[in-house]
Amino acid sequence: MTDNTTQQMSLLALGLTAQAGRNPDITGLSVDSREVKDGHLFFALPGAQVHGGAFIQYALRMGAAAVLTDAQGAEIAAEELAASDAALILTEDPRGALAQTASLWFGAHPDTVIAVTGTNGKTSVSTFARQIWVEMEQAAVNLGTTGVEGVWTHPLKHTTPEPITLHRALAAARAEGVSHVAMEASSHGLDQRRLDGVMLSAAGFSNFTQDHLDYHKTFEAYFDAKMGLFTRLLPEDGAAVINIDDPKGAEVVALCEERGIEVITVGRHPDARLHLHAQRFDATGQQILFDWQRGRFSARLNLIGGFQADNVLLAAGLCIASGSDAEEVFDTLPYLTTVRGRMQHAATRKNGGSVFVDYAHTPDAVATALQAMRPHVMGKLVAIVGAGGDRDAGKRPLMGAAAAEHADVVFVTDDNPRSEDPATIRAAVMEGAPEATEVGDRAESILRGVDALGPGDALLIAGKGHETGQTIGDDVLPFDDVEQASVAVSALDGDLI
Ligand SMILES: CC(=O)N[C@H]1[C@@H](OP(=O)(O)OP(=O)(O)OC[C@H]2O[C@@H](n3ccc(=O)[nH]c3=O)[C@H](O)[C@@H]2O)O[C@H](CO)[C@@H](O)[C@@H]1O[C@H](C)C(=O)N[C@@H](C)C(=O)N[C@H](CCC(=O)O)C(=O)O
Ligand SMILES: Nc1ncnc2c1ncn2[C@@H]1O[C@H](COP(=O)(O)OP(=O)(O)OP(=O)(O)O)[C@@H](O)[C@H]1O
Ligand SMILES: N[C@H](CCC[C@H](N)C(=O)O)C(=O)O
Ligand SMILES: [Mg+2]
Repeated sequence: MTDNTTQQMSLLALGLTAQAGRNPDITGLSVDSREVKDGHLFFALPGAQVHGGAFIQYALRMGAAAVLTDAQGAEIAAEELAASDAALILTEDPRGALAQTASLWFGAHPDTVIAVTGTNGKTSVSTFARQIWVEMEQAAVNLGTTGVEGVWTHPLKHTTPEPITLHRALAAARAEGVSHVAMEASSHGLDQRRLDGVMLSAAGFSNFTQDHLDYHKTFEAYFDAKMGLFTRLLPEDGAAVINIDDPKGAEVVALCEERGIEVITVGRHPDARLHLHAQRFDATGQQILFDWQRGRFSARLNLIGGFQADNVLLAAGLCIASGSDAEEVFDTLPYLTTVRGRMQHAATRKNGGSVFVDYAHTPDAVATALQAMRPHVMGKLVAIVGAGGDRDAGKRPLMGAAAAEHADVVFVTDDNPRSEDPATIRAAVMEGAPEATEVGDRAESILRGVDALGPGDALLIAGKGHETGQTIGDDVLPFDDVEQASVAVSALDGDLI
């Protein structure tokens, strides 16, 4: 699908050669047969559920002028293809071809694009990179879970959009004058070649822990998908910025060095080139000391959570790796602001008890977020945790266990049960947190969590972050943790502080 209905391109201009059929001009690109229009090139992709070859017959009926698929897709639709004069383009890697074709169809993207991968921290790192650039007066956006944000905004359904949406958004960003983009590379996106065709200046690695095993099946396959960013997408003249505090960091460095890619290591590890030397916490943020090229620097971060300093330095490293001046980058750090739904202060009770909302939805993130709150909290730490339906089921008891280990009081509640039975999901989380209180209704659990706060206590509402809905079955009911925290405080204390 394209926005510009008058655009036409030959197969040749799109870098494609037809094995059979005529040689038409293409009027648009589609991956879904239901969206095909007259003259479109339909990509029949091997899917997780079904092969897109099964939909070639419908795409042809909708007027597709060309079909790109693999041998299996062509076999499924052999009869329909033989009876049609549509061009047939065969390739072993239709998803890669889709990405390359979408990049040619939509044209140039902003000059500087960086991408970050890792289980946790992608949205945070890409948002900080965008904030750094904007402070340096560059026209910048970040692109990922929270949509396109920055000097130009645009909603997105996926963390790494499929190539047609991605290249359309990148080309539109360029047309709006955007010069710098920081994007998230999700493991699904990498595995499905969604970002192939994007010319990266630099790529970052935050960390590697459990998530998405429902899709990737094994840790090895999950890691390999992520490594595609460094082994396939990042050009040899690009630079990699790698957190070497993560146990997998050294492996990522080795993969980059094998290709002769310049590496900037980041972390608390003494060997890190951008080295976090010390951190001191207070009620509203932290002071950090760090080293770069034999110089020592200090900065005040108005951000809660020790791990945010790791994310900030990774973002700073990516800006430096893609051409910004290091000292100018460091000067922006005191101006960075909380990323929506990440350790976001949501409300304070009259007695001083405070409420934070965080997007922790993996075992490691739950542990990290709760540990990060400790130095800022004098009293007890209360956690509300739940796990999503139709997602990695193995992480559920581990998320419960992380909450039980790092909080003093735990409530287990619902977080987007989707097609699954919410009680079954909660039971799995409770396996890891047998002492926790189970309160299925999320609003009620927030009310109970806020009610449990005394002076000096804090509540972490984990899992939904910036989300504004609770997905139950196919319905998305409006739900916002930040809003519910305020509602609970005003219900209990009479008015808001
Ligand atoms: C599991 C997954 O990633 N699925 C993606 C995949 O779909 P699929 O392989 O399951 O598709 P399928 O249902 O088997 O169908 C095969 C093909 O037939 C086509 N089709 C299907 C039906 C029809 O009538 N006509 C038709 O042409 C489909 O468009 C598809 O191309 O390929 C599609 C086309 O590229 C994607 O849109 C789709 O993303 C779905 C919507 C999705 O929800 N993905 C999520 C899990 C995701 O990608 N999340 C990541 C991670 C977020 C994080 O880090 O936490 C993200 O980047 O957002
Ligand atoms: N560097 C980090 N190390 C460990 N945990 C982190 C780190 N950064 C963020 N987190 C935790 O992970 C949560 C999600 O952070 P963020 O949204 O930046 O990650 P993401 O990788 O974009 O997630 P998604 O896979 O949903 O796109 C945060 O709310 C926090 O709890
Ligand atoms: N992008 C993540 C978000 C999870 C957030 C949590 N609220 C859930 O629904 O599990 C995923 O789709 O796995
Ligand atoms: Mg994200």
